[in-house]
Amino acid sequence: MISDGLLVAVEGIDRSGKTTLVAALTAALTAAGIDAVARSEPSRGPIGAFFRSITVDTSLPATAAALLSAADRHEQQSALHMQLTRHRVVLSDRYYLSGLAYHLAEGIDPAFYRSLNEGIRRPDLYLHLAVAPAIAANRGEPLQGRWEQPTFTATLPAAYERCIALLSESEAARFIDIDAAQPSAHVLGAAIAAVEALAVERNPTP
Ligand SMILES: Nc1ncnc2c1ncn2[C@@H]1O[C@H](COP(=O)(O)OP(=O)(O)O)[C@@H](O)[C@H]1O
Ligand SMILES: Cc1cn([C@H]2C[C@H](O)[C@@H](COP(=O)(O)OP(=O)(O)O)O2)c(=O)[nH]c1=O
Repeated sequence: MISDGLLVAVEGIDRSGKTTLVAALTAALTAAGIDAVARSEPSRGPIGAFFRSITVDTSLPATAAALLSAADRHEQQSALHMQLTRHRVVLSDRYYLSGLAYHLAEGIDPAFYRSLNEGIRRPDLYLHLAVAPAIAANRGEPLQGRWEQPTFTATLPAAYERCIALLSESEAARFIDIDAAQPSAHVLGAAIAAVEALAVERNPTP
């Protein structure tokens, strides 16, 4: 009997393919008989909507941005817990790792950001879509906004690596790096394998 679903965080830089993967993975897991549902951050709630509205504002102090993103995550915890109660797998298009990495890249101390995130549900699995910023930038329209300037995005891969190392030491979650420069079908295949392995492990057939 499963009382709590599995939380899978899909993380990576802008245009690494997170939204594409979350949609395809939700459909593929559902087709395989695994009840899956999607969510995203920044959320569509009041704080998430406000946070999204300031993503063009480069004058907002880094500390204020970090506080807002953590507040959005806290505000959404009850909705997330409800999804985890009702579904076997919840797929989050960005979660705590993205916050840690983006705000670290803006100079926020990871220990400070971690303290802001005390009490949030930790993911069971992180899928990190790793792709060079130069490849991601060529997908679609030119990037705009606070977190999409080339000088900033160039620093993100190292920030993600550092945050993955930090969280791997302190959290029980599993981290899977997926080469997101590969075609979408390859990315999806790797993600399905990782989630199915976790689902089987947590709920072995008697
Ligand atoms: N593996 C991939 N290879 C090439 N293009 C991709 C891949 N995954 C997604 N895309 C395309 O890149 C763009 C950004 O994808 P998206 O899923 O919105 O990224 P994100 O949610 O990480 O910002 C979209 O046009 C999408 O079709
Ligand atoms: C979740 C999160 C996102 N971000 C940033 C990364 C993105 O550049 C930006 C918007 O997220 P994004 O995934 O691009 O959302 P959408 O496509 O719906 O606009 O928010 C943070 O800075 N901190 C966070 O904690």
